[in-house]
Amino acid sequence: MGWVQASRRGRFGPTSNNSPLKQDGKVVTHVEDVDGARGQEDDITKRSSSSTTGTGTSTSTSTSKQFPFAPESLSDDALPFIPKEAVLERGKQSKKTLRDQGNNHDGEGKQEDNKDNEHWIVIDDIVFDCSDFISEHPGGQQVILSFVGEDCSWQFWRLHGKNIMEQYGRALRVGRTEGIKNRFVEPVRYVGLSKLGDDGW
Ligand code: HEM
Repeated sequence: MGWVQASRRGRFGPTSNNSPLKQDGKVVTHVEDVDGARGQEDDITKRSSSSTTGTGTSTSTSTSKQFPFAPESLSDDALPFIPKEAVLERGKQSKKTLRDQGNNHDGEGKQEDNKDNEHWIVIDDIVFDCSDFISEHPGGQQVILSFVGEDCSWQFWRLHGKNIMEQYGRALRVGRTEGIKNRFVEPVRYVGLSKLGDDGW
Protein backbone atom coordinates (compact mmCIF):
# COMPACT_ATOMS: atom_id res chain seq x y z
CA MET A 1 0.00 0.00 0.00
CA GLY A 2 1.71 3.05 -1.32
CA TRP A 3 4.78 4.71 0.02
CA VAL A 4 4.62 3.66 3.66
CA GLN A 5 5.05 0.03 2.80
CA ALA A 6 7.51 0.87 0.08
CA SER A 7 9.52 2.81 2.61
CA ARG A 8 9.68 -0.12 4.98
CA ARG A 9 10.92 -2.32 2.18
CA GLY A 10 13.61 0.16 1.30
CA ARG A 11 12.03 1.81 -1.70
CA PHE A 12 15.22 3.30 -2.99
CA GLY A 13 17.39 0.22 -2.57
CA PRO A 14 21.08 0.93 -2.88
CA THR A 15 20.60 4.66 -2.76
CA SER A 16 19.12 4.40 0.70
CA ASN A 17 22.38 3.92 2.53
CA ASN A 18 21.75 6.89 4.77
CA SER A 19 24.38 8.84 2.89
CA PRO A 20 23.85 12.41 1.91
CA LEU A 21 24.99 13.56 -1.51
CA LYS A 22 28.72 13.69 -1.91
CA GLN A 23 30.98 15.50 -4.27
CA ASP A 24 34.75 15.27 -4.33
CA GLY A 25 34.57 13.19 -1.19
CA LYS A 26 32.78 15.94 0.75
CA VAL A 27 29.21 15.94 1.87
CA VAL A 28 27.32 18.36 -0.30
CA THR A 29 25.71 20.86 1.97
CA HIS A 30 22.59 22.33 0.60
CA VAL A 31 22.38 25.67 -1.08
CA GLU A 32 20.22 26.78 1.81
CA ASP A 33 23.11 26.28 4.26
CA VAL A 34 21.92 23.53 6.50
CA ASP A 35 24.16 24.70 9.30
CA GLY A 36 22.10 27.84 9.51
CA ALA A 37 19.55 25.68 11.26
CA ARG A 38 21.29 26.30 14.53
CA GLY A 39 20.43 29.98 14.41
CA GLN A 40 16.81 29.18 13.83
CA GLU A 41 16.77 26.79 16.72
CA ASP A 42 17.14 29.58 19.24
CA ASP A 43 14.40 31.41 17.49
CA ILE A 44 12.13 28.41 17.67
CA THR A 45 12.92 27.92 21.33
CA LYS A 46 11.89 31.48 22.07
CA ARG A 47 8.75 31.35 20.04
CA SER A 48 7.56 28.00 21.28
CA SER A 49 8.27 28.68 24.93
CA SER A 50 6.02 31.70 24.87
CA SER A 51 2.94 29.71 24.03
CA THR A 52 3.09 26.03 23.51
CA THR A 53 0.17 23.72 23.35
CA GLY A 54 2.38 20.68 23.56
CA THR A 55 1.83 17.64 21.46
CA GLY A 56 1.82 14.93 24.05
CA THR A 57 4.36 12.18 23.94
CA SER A 58 6.01 11.68 20.62
CA THR A 59 6.93 8.26 19.47
CA SER A 60 7.52 6.84 16.07
CA THR A 61 5.27 3.87 16.50
CA SER A 62 2.26 4.30 14.28
CA THR A 63 -0.12 3.01 16.95
CA SER A 64 0.69 5.67 19.54
CA LYS A 65 1.23 8.67 17.32
CA GLN A 66 -0.88 11.66 18.20
CA PHE A 67 -0.87 12.60 14.53
CA PRO A 68 -0.69 9.40 12.49
CA PHE A 69 -0.21 9.36 8.73
CA ALA A 70 -3.36 10.52 6.97
CA PRO A 71 -4.92 8.28 4.34
CA GLU A 72 -3.73 9.28 0.90
CA SER A 73 -7.33 9.66 -0.17
CA LEU A 74 -7.87 12.49 2.32
CA SER A 75 -7.72 15.97 0.81
CA ASP A 76 -5.28 18.50 2.27
CA ASP A 77 -8.17 20.57 3.61
CA ALA A 78 -9.51 17.61 5.57
CA LEU A 79 -6.23 16.95 7.39
CA PRO A 80 -6.27 17.54 11.16
CA PHE A 81 -5.11 21.01 12.13
CA ILE A 82 -1.83 21.12 14.05
CA PRO A 83 -1.21 24.47 15.75
CA LYS A 84 1.96 26.30 14.81
CA GLU A 85 3.22 26.06 18.39
CA ALA A 86 2.94 22.27 18.30
CA VAL A 87 4.94 22.10 15.08
CA LEU A 88 7.63 24.36 16.50
CA GLU A 89 7.76 22.39 19.72
CA ARG A 90 8.12 19.14 17.85
CA GLY A 91 10.94 20.62 15.82
CA LYS A 92 12.61 21.82 19.00
CA GLN A 93 12.44 18.39 20.59
CA SER A 94 13.70 16.74 17.46
CA LYS A 95 16.66 19.09 17.19
CA LYS A 96 17.48 18.70 20.86
CA THR A 97 17.67 14.93 20.57
CA LEU A 98 19.77 15.19 17.43
CA ARG A 99 22.11 17.57 19.23
CA ASP A 100 22.29 15.38 22.33
CA GLN A 101 23.25 12.51 20.09
CA GLY A 102 25.92 14.59 18.42
CA ASN A 103 23.98 14.21 15.23
CA ASN A 104 22.83 17.69 14.44
CA HIS A 105 23.49 18.16 10.71
CA ASP A 106 27.10 17.18 11.09
CA GLY A 107 27.26 14.01 9.14
CA GLU A 108 25.79 10.62 8.76
CA GLY A 109 24.15 9.93 12.07
CA LYS A 110 22.29 6.90 13.23
CA GLN A 111 18.71 7.90 12.77
CA GLU A 112 17.45 4.55 13.97
CA ASP A 113 18.38 5.73 17.45
CA ASN A 114 15.81 8.50 17.27
CA LYS A 115 12.84 6.35 18.03
CA ASP A 116 11.37 8.89 20.40
CA ASN A 117 11.40 11.60 17.79
CA GLU A 118 9.20 12.59 15.00
CA HIS A 119 10.82 14.70 12.34
CA TRP A 120 8.19 17.02 10.95
CA ILE A 121 8.71 19.44 8.11
CA VAL A 122 6.21 21.85 6.56
CA ILE A 123 5.56 22.34 2.86
CA ASP A 124 2.75 24.65 1.76
CA ASP A 125 1.22 24.55 5.26
CA ILE A 126 1.07 20.76 5.22
CA VAL A 127 2.96 18.89 7.94
CA PHE A 128 4.97 15.86 6.81
CA ASP A 129 6.32 13.29 9.24
CA CYS A 130 9.63 12.29 7.70
CA SER A 131 10.81 10.18 10.68
CA ASP A 132 10.96 6.92 8.78
CA PHE A 133 11.46 8.46 5.39
CA ILE A 134 14.70 10.31 6.07
CA SER A 135 16.75 7.13 6.01
CA GLU A 136 15.32 6.39 2.56
CA HIS A 137 15.53 9.90 1.16
CA PRO A 138 17.65 9.93 -2.00
CA GLY A 139 18.78 13.47 -1.21
CA GLY A 140 20.18 12.36 2.15
CA GLN A 141 18.98 12.74 5.72
CA GLN A 142 20.62 16.02 6.58
CA VAL A 143 18.72 18.23 4.18
CA ILE A 144 15.46 17.14 5.75
CA LEU A 145 16.75 17.16 9.32
CA SER A 146 17.93 20.72 8.85
CA PHE A 147 14.31 21.78 8.35
CA VAL A 148 12.53 19.96 11.18
CA GLY A 149 9.82 22.14 12.64
CA GLU A 150 10.20 24.59 9.78
CA ASP A 151 8.76 25.49 6.43
CA CYS A 152 10.85 24.39 3.45
CA SER A 153 8.33 24.88 0.66
CA TRP A 154 10.40 26.69 -1.91
CA GLN A 155 13.42 24.48 -1.28
CA PHE A 156 11.27 21.42 -1.83
CA TRP A 157 9.69 22.73 -5.03
CA ARG A 158 13.02 23.72 -6.50
CA LEU A 159 14.24 20.16 -6.19
CA HIS A 160 11.13 18.06 -6.68
CA GLY A 161 8.18 18.02 -9.02
CA LYS A 162 4.51 17.56 -8.29
CA ASN A 163 4.80 13.88 -9.17
CA ILE A 164 7.25 13.32 -6.31
CA MET A 165 4.92 15.03 -3.91
CA GLU A 166 2.05 12.84 -5.08
CA GLN A 167 4.02 9.62 -5.22
CA TYR A 168 6.07 9.90 -2.04
CA GLY A 169 5.14 12.98 -0.06
CA ARG A 170 1.39 12.47 0.11
CA ALA A 171 1.67 9.38 2.30
CA LEU A 172 3.78 11.30 4.82
CA ARG A 173 1.13 13.91 5.60
CA VAL A 174 0.04 14.08 9.23
CA GLY A 175 -1.78 17.40 9.32
CA ARG A 176 -2.08 20.97 8.17
CA THR A 177 -0.88 24.06 9.94
CA GLU A 178 -0.54 27.81 9.58
CA GLY A 179 2.11 30.42 10.24
CA ILE A 180 5.27 28.33 10.03
CA LYS A 181 7.92 30.45 8.39
CA ASN A 182 10.73 29.67 6.01
CA ARG A 183 13.98 30.86 7.49
CA PHE A 184 15.42 31.69 4.07
CA VAL A 185 14.19 34.21 1.55
CA GLU A 186 13.64 32.57 -1.80
CA PRO A 187 16.18 33.85 -4.32
CA VAL A 188 14.71 35.51 -7.37
CA ARG A 189 14.16 33.27 -10.35
CA TYR A 190 15.11 34.65 -13.73
CA VAL A 191 13.03 33.75 -16.75
CA GLY A 192 14.81 33.25 -20.05
CA LEU A 193 13.82 35.87 -22.61
CA SER A 194 13.11 33.17 -25.17
CA LYS A 195 10.12 32.16 -23.06
CA LEU A 196 8.56 35.59 -23.36
CA GLY A 197 6.10 36.59 -26.03
CA ASP A 198 6.91 38.79 -29.05
CA ASP A 199 6.06 41.91 -27.14
CA GLY A 200 8.55 40.98 -24.43
CA TRP A 201 5.90 39.94 -21.89
C1 HEM B 1 8.10 15.31 1.92
C2 HEM B 1 9.40 15.45 1.89
C3 HEM B 1 10.29 14.91 0.79
C4 HEM B 1 10.10 13.87 -0.05
C5 HEM B 1 8.91 12.92 -0.12
C6 HEM B 1 11.27 13.80 -0.92
C7 HEM B 1 11.45 12.87 -1.91
C8 HEM B 1 12.53 12.82 -2.74
C9 HEM B 1 12.69 11.88 -3.82
C10 HEM B 1 11.67 10.81 -4.22
C11 HEM B 1 13.87 12.15 -4.41
C12 HEM B 1 14.47 11.44 -5.62
C13 HEM B 1 14.13 12.24 -6.85
C14 HEM B 1 14.60 11.61 -8.12
O1 HEM B 1 15.28 10.60 -8.07
O2 HEM B 1 14.28 12.16 -9.18
C15 HEM B 1 14.47 13.25 -3.70
C16 HEM B 1 15.71 13.80 -4.00
C17 HEM B 1 16.23 14.88 -3.35
N1 HEM B 1 15.67 15.61 -2.35
FE1 HEM B 1 13.91 15.20 -1.46
N2 HEM B 1 12.13 14.80 -0.58
C18 HEM B 1 11.57 15.51 0.45
C19 HEM B 1 12.08 16.63 1.08
C20 HEM B 1 13.25 17.24 0.73
C21 HEM B 1 13.73 18.45 1.30
C22 HEM B 1 13.01 19.26 2.38
C23 HEM B 1 14.91 18.73 0.70
C24 HEM B 1 15.86 19.89 0.90
C25 HEM B 1 15.48 21.06 1.25
C26 HEM B 1 15.18 17.68 -0.25
C27 HEM B 1 16.28 17.59 -1.05
C28 HEM B 1 16.51 16.63 -2.00
C29 HEM B 1 17.70 16.54 -2.80
C30 HEM B 1 18.92 17.48 -2.73
C31 HEM B 1 17.53 15.44 -3.65
C32 HEM B 1 18.50 14.94 -4.68
C33 HEM B 1 18.18 15.61 -5.99
C34 HEM B 1 19.00 15.07 -7.11
O3 HEM B 1 19.61 14.02 -6.96
O4 HEM B 1 18.98 15.70 -8.15
N3 HEM B 1 14.15 16.80 -0.20
N4 HEM B 1 13.64 13.65 -2.70
